[in-house]
Amino acid sequence: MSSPASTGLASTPPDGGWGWAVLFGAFISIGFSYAFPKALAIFFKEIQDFFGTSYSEVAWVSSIMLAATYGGGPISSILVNRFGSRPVVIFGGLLCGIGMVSASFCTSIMQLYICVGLMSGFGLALNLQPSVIIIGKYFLKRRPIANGLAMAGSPVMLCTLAPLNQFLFDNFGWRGSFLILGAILLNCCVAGALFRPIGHATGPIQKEANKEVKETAKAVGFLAATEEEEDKQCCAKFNQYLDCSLFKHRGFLIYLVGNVLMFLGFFAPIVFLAPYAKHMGIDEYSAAFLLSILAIVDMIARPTTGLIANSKWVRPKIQYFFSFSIAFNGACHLLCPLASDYAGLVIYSVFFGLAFGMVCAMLFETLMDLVGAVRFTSAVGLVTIAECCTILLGPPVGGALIDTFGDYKYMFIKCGAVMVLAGTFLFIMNYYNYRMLAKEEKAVGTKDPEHGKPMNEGSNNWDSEKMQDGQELEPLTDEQGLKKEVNGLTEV
Ligand SMILES: CC(C)C(=O)C(=O)O
Repeated sequence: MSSPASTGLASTPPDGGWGWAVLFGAFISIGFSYAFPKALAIFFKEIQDFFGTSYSEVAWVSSIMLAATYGGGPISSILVNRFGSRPVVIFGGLLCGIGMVSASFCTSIMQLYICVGLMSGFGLALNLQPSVIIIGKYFLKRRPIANGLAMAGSPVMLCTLAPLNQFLFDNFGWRGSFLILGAILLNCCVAGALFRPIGHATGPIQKEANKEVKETAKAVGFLAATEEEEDKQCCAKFNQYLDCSLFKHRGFLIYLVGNVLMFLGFFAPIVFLAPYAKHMGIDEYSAAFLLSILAIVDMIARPTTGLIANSKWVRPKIQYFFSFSIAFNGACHLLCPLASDYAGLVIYSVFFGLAFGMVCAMLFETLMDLVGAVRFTSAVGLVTIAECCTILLGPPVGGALIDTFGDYKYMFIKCGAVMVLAGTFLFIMNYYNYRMLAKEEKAVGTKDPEHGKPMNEGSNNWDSEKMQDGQELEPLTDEQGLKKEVNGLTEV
């Protein structure tokens, strides 16, 4: 993205003001998006008895919901690029509410797959991505801490929804609970209403500005001078809504491969923690309490990690911090089989909660760091649909290992090995990326006039809005800015 000074089309993120209201809305919206599918498991036993199905058939409700939430990423990105975050989140909240209210009248498990899994799941997709995207529009200098605070909505909402769902279940059964939860999900519309548009105008202002930029660019020869050549760029029209040129972006590809691999071992330990404790002879309440310990530590870890990532010592090399947190997760899982009693599992849950929270806090911040806030809108959609595959595969593969060997340790070892591998891959590849970025920045000449080093090592969006020790980058020269803007128009 070109620096604001070059075109005047973008506004510099306020890093506060109304941004705190937006952050609160994102906290709520992201919290529902991640916690709601997890908290639904409380109803599965009664639903299984009511419809006379197997547990795995009921568990597909959550899997379909998760797939719709992640698989809906690209559509969510396209809608945000076209309409902005606010209307998309409001529509997503409506869809979630209608889905759950409809589910309270379902007479078959298939109807639950449609209402809860597809409708509400897709509604959560229209909540999750836009909420993360708008954080990058309102925050830059404080973006890591903002992302950490917004992502803390997930454990907070999980700690709230789990007992609430149990209360609703005990007093209203699953049908009444779904009706009430449908109404509660309408709060996503309220959260979305806080997302006041900022930055690139998408209305007539932007179109007029784009036209001026194109006319000027044509005059100086950047764009195709003939109508036919312009027509060839018709495919670029698609890129206006989903920037597929990201698949040529080095940092994006490193992030994509590392995260897709990571998610193969990310969720299974959470899914099987309580069953593993019961398998060790621990009572069900003590087993469930392990998840509460994990969620409480996670709740503290996310904003704390955001704060650390925001520091001038960590932010320029945040990709290393993210890589370490993934490998740290893996080390915890590899050591879990050494826990021979409840105290050992409590210690594992504390460290797992810390490592899990660190990864979640930086999950989207590191992607923004690599591609910049403008391209992040498309990047997040492309990444989530790719992650969907391994997210869905992780727990069943873990379950298959448990069934095959009759021992949980192989599941923990698989997850630990995969995450250590993912963390190591990201560390090595980000080292390479940082070095390449430094060379490219020297070649382009964006040296920090005071320190004589590349303005912003460690980021692929060196030309745009990154801050270096609080210093905003020098605006691009007019020619560079114009070329970037033109490229931005044709690319995006
Ligand atoms: C993948 C992460 C962000 C998650 O599931 C959570 O926040 O609970």
